[in-house]
Amino acid sequence: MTRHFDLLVIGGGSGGLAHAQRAAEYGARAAVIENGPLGGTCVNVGCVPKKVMWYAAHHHHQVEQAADFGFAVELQGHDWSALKTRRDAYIERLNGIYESNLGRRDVALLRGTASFVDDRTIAIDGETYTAERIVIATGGYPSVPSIPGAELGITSDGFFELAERPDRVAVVGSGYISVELAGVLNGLGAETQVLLRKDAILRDFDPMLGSEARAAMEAAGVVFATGFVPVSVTKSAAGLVVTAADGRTAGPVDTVLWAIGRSPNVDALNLAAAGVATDDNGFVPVDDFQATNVSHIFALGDVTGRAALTPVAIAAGRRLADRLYGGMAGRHLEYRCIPTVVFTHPPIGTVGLSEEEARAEYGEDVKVYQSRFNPMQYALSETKVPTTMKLVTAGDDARVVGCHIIGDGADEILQGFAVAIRMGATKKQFDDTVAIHPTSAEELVTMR
Ligand SMILES: Cc1cc2nc3c(=O)[nH]c(=O)nc-3n(C[C@H](O)[C@H](O)[C@H](O)COP(=O)(O)OP(=O)(O)OC[C@H]3O[C@@H](n4cnc5c(N)ncnc54)[C@H](O)[C@@H]3O)c2cc1C
Ligand SMILES: NC(=O)c1ccc[n+]([C@@H]2O[C@H](COP(=O)([O-])OP(=O)(O)OC[C@H]3O[C@@H](n4cnc5c(N)ncnc54)[C@H](O)[C@@H]3O)[C@@H](O)[C@H]2O)c1
Repeated sequence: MTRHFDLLVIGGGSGGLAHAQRAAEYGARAAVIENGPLGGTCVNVGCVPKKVMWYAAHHHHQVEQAADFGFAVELQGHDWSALKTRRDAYIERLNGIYESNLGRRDVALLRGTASFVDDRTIAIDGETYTAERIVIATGGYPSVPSIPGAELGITSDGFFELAERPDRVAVVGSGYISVELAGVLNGLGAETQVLLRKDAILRDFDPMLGSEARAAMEAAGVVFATGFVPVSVTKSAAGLVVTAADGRTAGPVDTVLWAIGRSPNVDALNLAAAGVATDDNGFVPVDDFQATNVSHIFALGDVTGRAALTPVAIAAGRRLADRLYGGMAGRHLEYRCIPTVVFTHPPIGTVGLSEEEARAEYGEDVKVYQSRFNPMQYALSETKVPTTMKLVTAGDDARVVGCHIIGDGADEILQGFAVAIRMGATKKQFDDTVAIHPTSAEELVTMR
């Protein structure tokens, strides 16, 4: 027998759960289809376990500094496997909370892999389900290069399965995942090298961030190889060796970690049966209202290929439900001014336009304020980890259009400034705000 719903959501990750729950709150009879643990990438192999590992590395750095403040602390190693056990238990608790949240809102949970039979029918393990509307929120998976020996490496998914810390690691890639996981591995004592195809990390951001992050990581012991295009991985008794197109080699190492981007989870969906179009990389393109080319089929989150961040998937999902079931015509997610943090050591917080983007949009009418200083946290220490802050303003009224920070606390500082910048705050309004002293954040309202 075919069961019918108002709404079928494929994918029980950040975006799918948010959409289904909000739709159910408006009275829609909704079901979520999930073939893995609830919570998707973020909860199981993304933001959450990553942030736990980031905290672990952060604690190491803090302990190293403790002697400067009079503590007689001797670091006696780190138990990676104990940390993993506690982290996994935390995630299991979250999985349970996500399931009970669905139950509380009467959202049905259908376990299994969904594939389209036609544009209104979904099959899961031989059972069929129909719905008025279908939402694709299937996220993505880590890409692996098509080179000999690539299977000898792991991805971020494999990183979270590691039962012990590898001693020597080569991380391939220059984006968020590469620098975050390299920072964690280095912070927890692994010999860590990062292999970059080009010459800089975090190239999607204002270049100040990448160069400062690299300097901080190098000072902490991470080694970078630039212009390194991997063409093979080989294994010997000594370990794994990555060979580059120009013949250079990296290794031997215990672990090669691919962090070269993510691909959309569409293969099992049989999108052709529903007539849903994809782009050349398999992502499902949507308009400003999350609509695909099929009028009653929508897509959101990582599978759409835009701003692959958890709060973006959640915001898109909730707004879509507000519009379709909550009577809020026109409501949709604006992708402008999305704040984001890269959890390096120290972290990066960034929102708005880079200096280059601002100049392309506003021409000569752009002013840049930058400050680099050693935060008071390091006043008593020999090791200093500088903070750099950059404000980009544009127009006659010097509106702040970009804010880029790298330094301790940047991850927590940015959110409030993102509100101000989204509201169109000007440099004068920043300057008119009384500083909080002594903090690093006060620099943002005192820059000249
Ligand atoms: C290592 C790492 C760290 C990250 N850190 C951060 C961070 O700090 N902050 C941040 O904002 N973002 C972070 N992200 C990105 C964030 O995790 C994603 O943007 C977010 O999870 C996307 O949500 P989604 O709902 O689009 O997809 P997902 O969360 O991936 O959910 C999709 C779900 O669909 C299921 N599924 C797929 N196909 C099918 C099918 N055919 N049938 C049934 N179920 C299916 C999958 O099992 C999955 O559970 C990180 C990602 C990674 C990999
Ligand atoms: N803190 C956060 O919010 C956070 C953390 C992790 C991931 N994410 C999200 O997940 C997405 C995916 O992360 P990611 O780091 O995998 O992707 P990414 O797109 O950020 O970076 C991938 C990098 O790999 C490089 N690359 C691509 N192919 C390569 C190859 N064959 N050899 C060597 N290098 C290659 C690219 O030049 C790019 O710099 C991010 O874009 C981000 O949206 C967010």
